[in-house]
Amino acid sequence: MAQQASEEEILLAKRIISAAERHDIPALHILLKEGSANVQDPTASVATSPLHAAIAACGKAEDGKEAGDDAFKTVELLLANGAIWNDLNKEDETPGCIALRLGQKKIYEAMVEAGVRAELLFSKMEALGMGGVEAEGEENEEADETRDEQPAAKKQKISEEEAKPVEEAVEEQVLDDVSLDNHAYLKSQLRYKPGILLDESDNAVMMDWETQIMQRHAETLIPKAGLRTMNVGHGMGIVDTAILTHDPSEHHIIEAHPQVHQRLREQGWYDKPNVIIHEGRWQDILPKLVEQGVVLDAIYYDTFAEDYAALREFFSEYVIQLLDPAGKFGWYNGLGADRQICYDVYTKVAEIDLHEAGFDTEWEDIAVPSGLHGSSQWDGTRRPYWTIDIYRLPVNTFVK
Ligand SMILES: C[S@@+](CC[C@H](N)C(=O)[O-])C[C@H]1O[C@@H](n2cnc3c(N)ncnc32)[C@H](O)[C@@H]1O
Repeated sequence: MAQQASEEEILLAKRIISAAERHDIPALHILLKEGSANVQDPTASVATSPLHAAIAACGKAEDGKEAGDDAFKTVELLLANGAIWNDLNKEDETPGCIALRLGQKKIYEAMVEAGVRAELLFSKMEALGMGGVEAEGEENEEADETRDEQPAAKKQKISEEEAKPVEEAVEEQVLDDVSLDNHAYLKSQLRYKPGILLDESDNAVMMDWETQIMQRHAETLIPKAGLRTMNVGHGMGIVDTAILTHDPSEHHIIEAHPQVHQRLREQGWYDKPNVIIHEGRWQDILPKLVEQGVVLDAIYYDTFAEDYAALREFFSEYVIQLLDPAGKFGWYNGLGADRQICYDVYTKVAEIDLHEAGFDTEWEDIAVPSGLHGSSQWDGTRRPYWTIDIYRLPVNTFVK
């Protein structure tokens, strides 16, 4: 809506939001011909979109009894008309967050599906070079708007379009958060402290509460001794330590940050038997390993300041070339872990993209340590990258 909304526009916005709130589908059908499914009422004390209003009006699902068909169909109608799945209200909630909080599971699932559709469409548009084009039509509008709310997780998701201002900022040396750009992060000063690795912008790069998760990744990827393994991203060395307990015949570590190389040196990793360290970005190292014909039985990926597109490139370009036909691939599944719906959406998007690249994915749910959320472990960090209860651990094998 224009900054200075006319009285007519405000009235239309109020009518659309009110119809959404009442789950009045016939009225919405008519009103959405005149106005957008993403209107905001600028005079309302709490800004809310029609989708937020429709879901909030469902109230709490008591004794598992969820809202009826009209509510569900209202949500579907708004989504079909381009309502943004991850729009935030003033309480910092997406419509899906409200559905989850109210126990409206069916509507929550519809919101997850909408998020998956929008993200897949958005990445297809990016691939076709249409990411920055003014989108036409409702579906495109939806895709173009999916960047409203990004998972502010350990691994930042930024699209190419958003990366442009970031790149400019990097050139001008004004980037306030180095985790928004891999090159800026790799040039930044790191701090190793007990139990935590921080970057220059106080982002937690790695924390030791993830030890059990790292050990389980190693176990699920390396079922016996004598295998050829690789880990990308050394960090605090937790997963590399776990991998070595499984006695690989060769273990490759790819790491790009000079201070992490220094740490690897200080801790004697260069002298460990069967360990081969590759200094540099995986983007530069892996093409050479492919050329040399390296084949691996287990590959693990856990980098930092890289987006989902980097992970997708990693498995669809390189894992498929480096992994033995019977091998296993795992990655740190942390995207969107500061918001349940983002985590659920990115987990599904990854599964779909992995399948397209030729992998089957099995998931194992691991409860994160209780009391992690809001604990003093996050003191001194820019923000907690993990606020949800369950880590979904992926194990990927080639489709048989
Ligand atoms: C989250 S930490 C890895 C933590 C590790 N799994 C552990 O158990 O301690 C991410 C690591 O990836 C490295 N990294 C970031 N971008 C990279 C890139 N493009 N290529 C290689 N390493 C990268 C970072 O310097 C950092 O050491």
